[in-house]
Amino acid sequence: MEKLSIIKIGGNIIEDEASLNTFLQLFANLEGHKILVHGGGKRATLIASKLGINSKLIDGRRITDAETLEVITMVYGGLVNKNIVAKLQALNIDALGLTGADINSIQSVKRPIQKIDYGFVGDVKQIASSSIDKLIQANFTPVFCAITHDKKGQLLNTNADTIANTIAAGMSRIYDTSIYYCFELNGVLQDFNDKESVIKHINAESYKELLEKGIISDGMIPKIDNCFDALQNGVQKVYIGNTAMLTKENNNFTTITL
Ligand SMILES: Nc1ncnc2c1ncn2[C@@H]1O[C@H](COP(=O)(O)OP(=O)(O)O)[C@@H](O)[C@H]1O
Ligand SMILES: CC(=O)N[C@@H](CCC(=O)OP(=O)(O)O)C(=O)O
Repeated sequence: MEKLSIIKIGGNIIEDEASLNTFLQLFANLEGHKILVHGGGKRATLIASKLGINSKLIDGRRITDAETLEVITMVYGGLVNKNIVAKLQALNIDALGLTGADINSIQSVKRPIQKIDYGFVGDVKQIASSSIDKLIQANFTPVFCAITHDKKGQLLNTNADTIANTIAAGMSRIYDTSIYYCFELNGVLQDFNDKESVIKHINAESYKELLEKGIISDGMIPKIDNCFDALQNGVQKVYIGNTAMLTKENNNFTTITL
């Protein structure tokens, strides 16, 4: 099987021009087939506030009413995605920006209202792995934003970590697939005040302990849940760390296994 790397970058990297440029250079240098998935939650919150729209997130998930959906469509699908694509083109990577509606790549269903009404938030139902593979085989580099669709004409907001893990799970039938979750820290930390205290390896058992001790919290919980989900669905390797983990010399990051 050929190798495929799925790299996800979060809002803090996108917000910092220097970090973004450094990351994109490392991404461009990465050998083999690759897909980029980006978030941009921070920018969406910023632009929404400029438009007088308050942002509300519960457990890291954005409550997406009709107005917020307009903002995230403009910010993720437009501003952030097209800037990244242009920067990659400048690095001679033939990038193609996509939402889940493009080539019907990621179909989702609007999250049913249970205790909370998340509004226009989509839970991924299926990905079009063979269509995505056609792009890869044609030497295009897909760049996905955090937008999906329901195939009935409705765009939906989907967390970017979830997009990365579902694309990876779908593609793992065709490729030996790894996911790299890049964020601003060196990895999952044992002590949040010590940026060097990277936990090198987490499995299902040690994760339980880390949760109980409160060492892992906030956005890191759904991120690691996503990692286990991906591993259970055929993904070979999952890594969490800063962008330097894309270089061969660096081994200071967290590896997640079942
Ligand atoms: N033990 C931990 N190690 C590292 N980060 C942690 C830990 N526990 C909680 N976090 C939080 O998780 C956040 C990463 O999750 P998230 O904000 O969803 O990332 P992203 O920027 O990729 O969207 C970190 O910024 C940090 O505040
Ligand atoms: C449903 C939901 O919460 N969607 C996310 C999508 C963006 C995202 O995931 O961005 P980061 O990776 O930068 O956090 C949001 O709107 O914030």
